[in-house]
Amino acid sequence: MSVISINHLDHYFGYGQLRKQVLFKINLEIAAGEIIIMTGPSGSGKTTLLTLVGGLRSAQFGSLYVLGKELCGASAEELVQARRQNGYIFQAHNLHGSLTAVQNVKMGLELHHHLSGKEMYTRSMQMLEQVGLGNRLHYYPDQLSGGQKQRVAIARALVSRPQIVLADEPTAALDSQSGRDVVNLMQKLAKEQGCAILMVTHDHRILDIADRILQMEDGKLQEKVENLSYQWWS
Ligand SMILES: Nc1ncnc2c1ncn2[C@@H]1O[C@H](COP(=O)(O)OP(=O)(O)OP(=O)(O)O)[C@@H](O)[C@H]1O
Repeated sequence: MSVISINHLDHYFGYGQLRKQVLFKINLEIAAGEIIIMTGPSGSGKTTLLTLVGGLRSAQFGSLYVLGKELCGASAEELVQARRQNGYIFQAHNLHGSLTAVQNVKMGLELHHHLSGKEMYTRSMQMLEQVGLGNRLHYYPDQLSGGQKQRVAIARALVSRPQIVLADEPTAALDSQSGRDVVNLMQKLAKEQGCAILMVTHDHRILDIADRILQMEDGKLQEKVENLSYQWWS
């Protein structure tokens, strides 16, 4: 079953003479539990597509179903609801500097009103243990390394067990070992929790974790098969 279903999606920025089309007839189906990596040159439209899927900007033309809801033409309130159901992992990890690791992860549960404060704390603690930071619960972000901060961000994105995680360059600020650790962890948790991951990256060292690789070029999306054909013929 598709958790994300995109058909003939176009997107434009600007108005009048400055109006510019940045996405052209995007078609994409993502199934539950799939890990999809999107690569492509700077300015080709990757982040734009990610933000549309996340409900972080309004989809304009075509169709964009996320978890069974049409986001094209959705109201502001519907977009807020759509945003709440996803996990987000970005390059700059956006941790709150004045909150400890466990408090940051707990933020990922604040919108889940059925949980008590104690339950939220326990789940956040368990999630940090799962990402190997059980001994850093009460550290502040500036007391953690880049890789550790990114693991806190992963814990925060996954603590609510979302069906979809959107990641934009999650390894960009990390050395190659930390980057590898971070994506291995994302892959493990995604498979355990059955969540789909849509990840934008320029980091070719991590392409192997993907079930499918997509290439964005001038606002057009293509499935990449070169890697496979290379293996067949070499
Ligand atoms: N808010 C905006 N207003 C106007 N144009 C924008 C806006 N955001 C992005 N663009 C333009 O849309 C195009 C696609 O940008 P986008 O950020 O999606 O590319 P990208 O593939 O993610 O690039 P990068 O790899 O550098 O992050 C670019 O030409 C960019 O200049």
